Amino acid sequence: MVEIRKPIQVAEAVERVMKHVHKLQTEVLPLEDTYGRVLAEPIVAKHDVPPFDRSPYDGFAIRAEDSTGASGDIRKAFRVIGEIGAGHVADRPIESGESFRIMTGALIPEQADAVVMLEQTVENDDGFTLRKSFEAGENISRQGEDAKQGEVLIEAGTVIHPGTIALLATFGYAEVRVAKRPIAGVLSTGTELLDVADELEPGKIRNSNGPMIRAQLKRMGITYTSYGMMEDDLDACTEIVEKALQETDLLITTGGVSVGDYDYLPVIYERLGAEVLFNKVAMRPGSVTTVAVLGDKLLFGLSGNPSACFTGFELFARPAIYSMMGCSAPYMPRIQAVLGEDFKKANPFTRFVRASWSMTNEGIVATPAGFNKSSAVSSIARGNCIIVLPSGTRGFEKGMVVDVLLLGTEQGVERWEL
Ligand SMILES: Nc1nc2c(c(=O)[nH]1)N[C@H]1C(S)=C(S)[C@@H](COP(=O)(O)OP(=O)(O)OC[C@H]3O[C@@H](n4cnc5c(N)ncnc54)[C@H](O)[C@@H]3O)O[C@H]1N2
Ligand code: MOO
Repeated sequence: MVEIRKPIQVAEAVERVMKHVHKLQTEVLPLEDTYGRVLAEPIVAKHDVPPFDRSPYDGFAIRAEDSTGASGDIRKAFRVIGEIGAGHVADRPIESGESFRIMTGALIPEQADAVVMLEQTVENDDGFTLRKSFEAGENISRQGEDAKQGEVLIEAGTVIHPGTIALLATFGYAEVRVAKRPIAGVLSTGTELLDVADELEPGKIRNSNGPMIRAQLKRMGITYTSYGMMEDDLDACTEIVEKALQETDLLITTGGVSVGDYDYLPVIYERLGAEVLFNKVAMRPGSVTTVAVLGDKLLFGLSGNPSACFTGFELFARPAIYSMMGCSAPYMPRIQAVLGEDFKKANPFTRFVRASWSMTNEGIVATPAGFNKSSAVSSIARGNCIIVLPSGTRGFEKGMVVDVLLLGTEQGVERWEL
């Protein structure tokens, strides 16, 4: 008798996985190696930014009061007593009627309290004249206007992107404490599988899930060990899964999780004494996604069907991996968009449709990326997002507002309500 599996809701499945996430240790890395890592310490402003009052323009530093009364034909004259390039310091304060020629980014000289842009001056032999008056503080980038010393600017648990690197560099974080990255094991199961370079043979297909999952990991900056492809051989598969569990922090397998005679993953989990968290989720594609836990290691048994495999990774493995690294916003960002075409097929399960979003006059429009079966590979290639269609008995019409999960960004959200 085939086992009848009881589906659980996606949110419940995600919660079960996240409850079993084992946080990794931290390490200190040179700044340049931290892109894509998760901060294990907050970024605290070690000093004000800018660290000194500076000029936002190329022009002249003046005392604002010396310009009082300038207007139209009433001009005020200034004598230029020197030049301050960025990185240089004026050799003396300015006095009444004086100015320094100053460059963008240069320290404002003592006694000066305004900057006049070059374009606002009429230059003459020993200086320039002004046709308008300036307020004290005008055109000055104030010390600390961007960040104040002691402020917590970015919390621990944030994924480091190029902007974060700029901020860390600003404060002299030559070394940064970040979470260690997990090593993921990747194994594709199925006697039908051929290598990418192989010629097709009757009944066989090329392994697309292996390379896809490895790329999904790479996109997250995660290193992996590939255990290649395995035929559906229970003993050999059990052995390789056991070995992989010793060598890696989590294991992602593809295929062999359904109820067919050669779907061995459930048997392997049982043999190894792994606790199955769920083996049926109320979602399409990917209803057969199975996740088990053994000790502190998660085993993601993703479906062999490519669209199901892809979706299973993004919904379950992605947040778990980010969370292992202490990331506080591990879930794919969710936005709302307008459905770009009718989607007539209703489903008792939540449906995750590979789609492509674009900006139009109607706002953000998300359009299904074509052939929509769980076995589809063409639509995963075309999609840049996933439309979430709630379960129900009705189809969906073009123009309806739908939830969309964004792919391909290290940005995330703290929680999902799916
Ligand atoms: N009697 C039932 N049959 C099936 C059920 C069910 O509930 N009862 N569920 C169906 C659903 S839904 C899915 S999804 C699939 C899932 O099957 P598995 O995850 O066990 O995967 P396989 O059977 O190994 O393969 C499914 C499909 O995908 C192809 N495949 C496998 N590996 C790869 C790979 N690395 N690269 C590309 N394609 C791959 C494989 O050849 C099959 O065509 O089960 C349904 N059946
Ligand atoms: O599990 Mo299957 O991917 O629902 O279609």
